[in-house]
Amino acid sequence: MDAGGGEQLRLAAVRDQLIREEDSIVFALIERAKRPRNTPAYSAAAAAAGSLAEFFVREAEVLHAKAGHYQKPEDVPFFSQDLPPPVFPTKGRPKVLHPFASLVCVNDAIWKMYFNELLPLFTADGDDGNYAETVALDFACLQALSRRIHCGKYVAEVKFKDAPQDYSPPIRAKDTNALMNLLTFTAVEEKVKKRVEKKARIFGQNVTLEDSVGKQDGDACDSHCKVDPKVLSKLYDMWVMPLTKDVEVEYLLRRLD
Ligand SMILES: O=C(O)C(=O)C[C@]1(C(=O)O)C=C[C@@H](O)C=C1
Repeated sequence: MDAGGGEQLRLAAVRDQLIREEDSIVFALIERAKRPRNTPAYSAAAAAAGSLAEFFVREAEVLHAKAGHYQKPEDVPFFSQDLPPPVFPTKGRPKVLHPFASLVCVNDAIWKMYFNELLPLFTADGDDGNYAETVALDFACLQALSRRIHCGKYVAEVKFKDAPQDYSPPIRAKDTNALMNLLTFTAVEEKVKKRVEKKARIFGQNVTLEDSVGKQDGDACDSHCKVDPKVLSKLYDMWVMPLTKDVEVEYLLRRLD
């Protein structure tokens, strides 16, 4: 995360980064929604290497790793085993997180959530045969979701630094419920849900020269949006924020090691 580049991390800066990540997630879902479900891309029966989706993500991550990706704590590969080192020099970054941060990973849960729960909510039934394009779009969605959720490591670090006296006792007691309560801000979560819904409504409009873009708001235009805005608030409510909080708890539990 760029807010980690030298200056001290602040909660407002980390939250700004989370807000920016929302744009990437909304746009990635809008792009994926161009294609129907295309279930053959997810069938493991077709090849020994598993599904096309899995094959694509594995191979894409190898290329990304060679190009220098996955050096930052929020950039976590889905298939981390045997990834090659960067081919080109990468710039060192100040380490603002506890070294354990690199081991915090909820990508298995993101993978299952994305393919089993989310895809059916925002893609139309159907098969147009564009499987390669489809899995490339899935990869973009998975990466955007994973990056946002793993930014929870920074949120946790800032919260700990701001109030070590509050966080240290439940960390020592390994009290995950108490940690979860401490780091939860219901009012912030409500705002996040409303904002992502609004972004989906605005970013997902059809822009023409004839209509009055931006004037339509609310449920009236939702059926014309490229992704149902309600899917975005549900995604955040049921999965993105809970998984971010899991990352925060997992990070905090080792913060004093
Ligand atoms: O902003 C925070 O304080 C966070 O921990 C992030 C986040 C989120 O995922 O958006 C998660 C938990 C809080 O209840 C509010 C928001």
